[in-house]
Amino acid sequence: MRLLVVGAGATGGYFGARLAAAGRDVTFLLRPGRAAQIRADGLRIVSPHGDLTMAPEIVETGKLSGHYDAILLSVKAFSLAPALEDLAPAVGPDTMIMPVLNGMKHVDALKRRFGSKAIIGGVCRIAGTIDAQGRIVQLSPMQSLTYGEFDGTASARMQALDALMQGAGFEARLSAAIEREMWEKWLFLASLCAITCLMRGTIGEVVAAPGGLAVANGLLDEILAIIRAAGVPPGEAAVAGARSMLTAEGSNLTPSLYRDLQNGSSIEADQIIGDLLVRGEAAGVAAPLLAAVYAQMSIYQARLTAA
Ligand SMILES: NC(=O)C1=CN([C@@H]2O[C@H](COP(=O)(O)OP(=O)(O)OC[C@H]3O[C@@H](n4cnc5c(N)ncnc54)[C@H](OP(=O)(O)O)[C@@H]3O)[C@@H](O)[C@H]2O)C=CC1
Ligand SMILES: CC(C)(CO)C(=O)C(=O)O
Repeated sequence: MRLLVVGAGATGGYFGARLAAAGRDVTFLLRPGRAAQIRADGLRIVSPHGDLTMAPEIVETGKLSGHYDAILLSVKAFSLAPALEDLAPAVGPDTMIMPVLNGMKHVDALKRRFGSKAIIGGVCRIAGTIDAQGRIVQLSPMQSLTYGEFDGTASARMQALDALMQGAGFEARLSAAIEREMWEKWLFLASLCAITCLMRGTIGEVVAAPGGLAVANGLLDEILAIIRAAGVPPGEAAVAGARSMLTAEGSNLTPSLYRDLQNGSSIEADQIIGDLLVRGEAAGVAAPLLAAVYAQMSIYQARLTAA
């Protein structure tokens, strides 16, 4: 199976490198700047599971030829529209596209562009970042990819993808309920982003602050109400797990969006927070705390764009 990984950042670079190192047929689609950096220095991973430097197969945007069996799409939401055009030449009638972006908005964009059949569901769990030298730094041991057909079937193509993913040094799992799992991840992730970004602190710092626990629970409850009304309702275990992690004393947990905000980088505010408000409003669910978070993030993003 030929896999094209679009983007060699914290997620795509990490999982793509592990797959390539395990002998899978992996090519990275990269823009010229990142391609030049990786050709010069290698694709470098710094990880609690062992560091890795490798020279991957690279094709630059605009130079793709031929179709791939599977595409792992790992760009940030604000880079999605041009990335879809860049990867389009790789999409044939039997190509499956697995996005690992957070949220759900990209699924609609992908289905509109390539048709529903081409898109499969994906959930990625890792805490990673790119450092000043262009290395991918894995910040905690967590590393998993979950994937599946939106209709839950264990199709032949999904079994082939599962065979490619298994045994490459990270947790890989074929899910019969990927859509629900994507909404469950969004519940957790959006709550984590909202809590840490509004309060400018880790979960442990928020919980220790006066009134912090109430804000954490309040944001989770608002997002849960939106998802129950407008999405695929999460299972009770997922809700309980999210609440326990989002209110854990002493936890140093933060999401990638919080790290982006701290670094002065663009943030996926529209995809991770704004899109929930849109869906909530359409379903008649009020979310005043979440609306305040989105307004605050929008001011940050507007200043960044203007600078
Ligand atoms: N980081 C994390 O810990 C986690 C992130 N996620 C989610 O995964 C998604 C990806 O995030 P992450 O990996 O962190 O993002 P990064 O910013 O680390 O990586 C994205 C990469 O995509 C590349 N890119 C952008 N446009 C194109 C294009 N048209 N063609 C080829 N490459 C392109 C960028 O390269 P360049 O700009 O250099 O050209 C960049 O290296 C996000 O939705 C995020 O929320 C999910 C779980 C954990
Ligand atoms: C919450 C986490 C770490 C799980 O992968 C994540 O998705 C992110 O930081 O963007």
